[in-house]
Amino acid sequence: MEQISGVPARAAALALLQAVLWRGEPLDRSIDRAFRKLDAPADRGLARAIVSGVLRHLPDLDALIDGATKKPLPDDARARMVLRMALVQTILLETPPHAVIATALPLLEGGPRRLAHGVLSTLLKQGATLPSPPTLPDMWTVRWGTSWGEDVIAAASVGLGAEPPLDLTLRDAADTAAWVERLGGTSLVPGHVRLARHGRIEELPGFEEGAWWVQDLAASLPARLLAAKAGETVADLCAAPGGKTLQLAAAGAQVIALDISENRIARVRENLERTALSAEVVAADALKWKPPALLDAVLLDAPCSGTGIFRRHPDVLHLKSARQIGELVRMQAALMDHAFDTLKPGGRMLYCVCSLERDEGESQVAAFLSRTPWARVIPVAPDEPPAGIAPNPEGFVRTLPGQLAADGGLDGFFMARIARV
Ligand SMILES: C[S@@+](CC[C@H](N)C(=O)[O-])C[C@H]1O[C@@H](n2cnc3c(N)ncnc32)[C@H](O)[C@@H]1O
Repeated sequence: MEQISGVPARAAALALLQAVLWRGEPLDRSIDRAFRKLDAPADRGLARAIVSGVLRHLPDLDALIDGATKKPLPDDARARMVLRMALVQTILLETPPHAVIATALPLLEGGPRRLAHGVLSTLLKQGATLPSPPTLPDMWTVRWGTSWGEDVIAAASVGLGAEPPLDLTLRDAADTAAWVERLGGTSLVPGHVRLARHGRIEELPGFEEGAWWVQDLAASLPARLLAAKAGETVADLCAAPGGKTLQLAAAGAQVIALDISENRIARVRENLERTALSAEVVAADALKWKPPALLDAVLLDAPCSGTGIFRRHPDVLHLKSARQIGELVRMQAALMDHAFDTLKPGGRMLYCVCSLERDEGESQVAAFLSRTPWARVIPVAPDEPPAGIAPNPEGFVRTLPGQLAADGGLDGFFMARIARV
C-alpha cells in the first residue's frame, strides 16, 4: 500500500483519527507516533489538514455519508473514517477526485472498497458540499446553548470553521510597536502581537532570541490579572508548557513552576532557556506539594476540559464526556483548596481554566468561596482586561466565542482572583 504516492500521508491521517476518535487519545499526544513515517513537510501538512478538516466538520461529514448509504455504517467502521477523509479532501482541500479515490481505496484493503467507492462517487456526482460554518457536535450545542445562548453557539461554529490567528506574548511589553512592525501583525494590548497568517513558528523573527512565546490573548490574561511584582514569590502550580510562568518571570517575580508531568516540565525548561527567563522548575503533584515558605501569590491554571481552546484543538470536542468533566471538577476543587493553603495571609490566587463549562469556572469558584470563609474575591476592574472584554458583576473574567470577533476572536477562558484574608 505504501507504493502509491500520497497514500502514506492518508494512512498517517487515518492512524491519527483512529487514535483520537476511537481510542479517545488527545491529538497532541498521538501525532508523533501516527506521523512517524512521514518525512516530507508537504506530507505532514496534508495529513494535518485532513485530520483538522475531519475533526472540525465531523457531524456534517457523517450526515453526508449517512444520506448516501442504505444501512448506516457503524461509527467505528474504517470505511466511515476513510469516507470522512475523502470528503474533506474533495470538498475542502479541492483535491482532484481521481487522486482522492486512488489514495483512499488502498486504506480499505480487505474491506468494503466497493461500498466506499459507490458512496463517494454518489456524493461527488451530487456535488456534495459542507455547510459553513460547520455544525457543532450535539453535546456542545446543548451544553453551551444552555450556559451561554444561541449567539455563542453561532460564534463557536464560526470559530470552529477557521484556523484562528496566532497570538504572541512579548517578553518586553515596551517593545510592542517594534514587534508589531517587524512581524507584520496587530496588537490588542501592550505585550501582545497577533498574526493573521504565519509560516513555521521557529522561522518567525524573534523566535531564536526568545523575544516572544505563542500564547492566545485569553491565555495571557490570568498572569496579567495576577500582576506579580518584582520581589514577590509566586508559584505557577500547573505550569507546563510554561506560557504563564514566562509572563510571571518577565514581570520580575521569583517563580516556582510546578507540574506533575516530567515530559511536559521539559517544555517549561526549554521555554525558559529560549527566552533567557528564570524560574525554579519542580516536577511534583500540586495536590501534595508544600512551598518552603508561604507564598505571595499562586496561579492555578487547573487541568480542565479544554473546551475553550476548541478552535486550535478541535479534538477536545470529540474527547470529553460529561463524566470526565465531573471528574475534572472534583480535581480542580481539591487543587484550589490545596493551592489556597500555600498562601500567606493577604496573598492572592488566580484560578483559571480554558473551559466553556460553568461547572469548571463560575460554579467551581462559587463553591470554593462558600466553603472557604477566609477567601475574598478581588474583583477585576473594568479597565484591567483589554478593551472589549468586560469583567462580570462578580468581578470574574469570562471570555467566550464571539468576543473580539472582528479582530479574530480569542479562546474561551474563565478566571477569578481571590485573596486570603
Ligand atoms: C492547562 S495545562 C497548563 C498550561 C500552562 N499553565 C501554560 O500556561 O502553559 C494543565 C497542566 O496541569 C498539569 N497537572 C495536572 N494535574 C496536576 C497536578 N496534580 N499537579 C501539578 N500539575 C498538574 C498538567 O500536566 C498540565 O501541564
